[in-house]
This record gives sequence, structure tokens and C-alpha cells, in this order.
Amino acid sequence: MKKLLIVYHSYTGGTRQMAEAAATAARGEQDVKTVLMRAEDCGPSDMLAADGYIFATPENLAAIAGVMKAFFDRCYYPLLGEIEGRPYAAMICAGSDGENARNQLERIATGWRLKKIIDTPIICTHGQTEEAILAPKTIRETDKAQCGEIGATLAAGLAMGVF
Ligand SMILES: Cc1cc2nc3c(=O)[nH]c(=O)nc-3n(C[C@H](O)[C@H](O)[C@H](O)COP(=O)(O)O)c2cc1C
Repeated sequence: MKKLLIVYHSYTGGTRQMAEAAATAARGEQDVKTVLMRAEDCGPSDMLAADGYIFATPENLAAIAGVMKAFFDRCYYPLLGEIEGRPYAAMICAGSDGENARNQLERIATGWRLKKIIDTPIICTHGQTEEAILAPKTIRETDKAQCGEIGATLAAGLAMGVF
């Protein structure tokens, strides 16, 4: 059975809801096992055991979250040349921007020679003040539906073997 691995980090809950929406939709595909993992728990063996990936991270200080970066740092060289051509999608949760995080994440995926299946969405939570930025986030249903589409697309493609 094919395996879809969703790796995420979230401080205030937004990215977690996005990753969970993708996982819920992906689990509608019976022939694919979908695994949702926090970035700090994920290592090279988890990556190697999967056939496709979704990476989800907030943008923090104009970069992917540090915990997500640590995951990539830990896995990058052990997996170089081992996962080439496998499909992936990414999702960014941002207060107002998200472009740098998207570029940084996609650059790492390109280094691994992963195949991007869907354009990477940036879901904005619109926090501007310190209080709003540090508050727990609620992702809108329309945005969760977009994340669900990504999960469902990856899972369906893995099941059909089209990637
Ligand atoms: C320390 C810190 C730095 C942040 N830097 C950025 C930033 O550079 N660009 C941006 O658009 N949002 C920034 N944000 C806002 C978060 O991306 C936003 O609140 C997002 O919803 C967080 O996702 P999460 O709920 O999964 O943690 C920052 C938030 C924190 C706490």
C-alpha cells in the first residue's frame, strides 16, 4: 500500500488545522495510508518509508519555522539521492506574507529533486498586532477545503500511480 506522509509544525494552531484538513481528505482514499507527523518527530526513516509528502509550515521571521528547518536540516543529506522524483505538495500559513517561506521550502524540495504536484498555497491569518499574532488561530472553512483538495489530490495520484 502506498504511503502519504504529512509533516508539519505549528505554534498557534493554524498550520496544524491545515495539515489535519489535508490528512482527513487524504484518508478518504482507502488504498493509501496517510500519516500525519509533527516535524520534531520526523526523521529520515519516516521520509524513506513514504511515497509522497505534504510539508506544512508557518512563516516565522520571513522563513520557514525553525522546527521545520531543523527537520529539513536533519533529513537533507541522509535522503539526498534517495527520494528523487517522489511527489510533494506544500502549504504555508502566514500572518501577512509567506513568500519567503514558500520559496525556501520549495528550494529545499528542489534540492531533493522532489516533484511538485500542486502550486503551494499561502493561507493568511491576518494577524498584525503582537496579541493577534500570538493568539490561537482558526483557519476558515474555505481555506481548510483548499488544504483538503491538496491531501485528496496527492492521495488519489498515489493510489492511481500517476506521479
Ligand atoms: C515569531 C513570529 C514570527 C512571524 N513572522 C512572520 C513573517 O515573517 N511573515 C508572516 O507573514 N507572518 C509571520 N508571523 C505570523 C504567523 O505566520 C501566523 O500567525 C501564522 O498563522 C502562524 O501559524 P501557526 O498558527 O501554525 O503557528 C510570525 C509569527 C511569529 C510568532
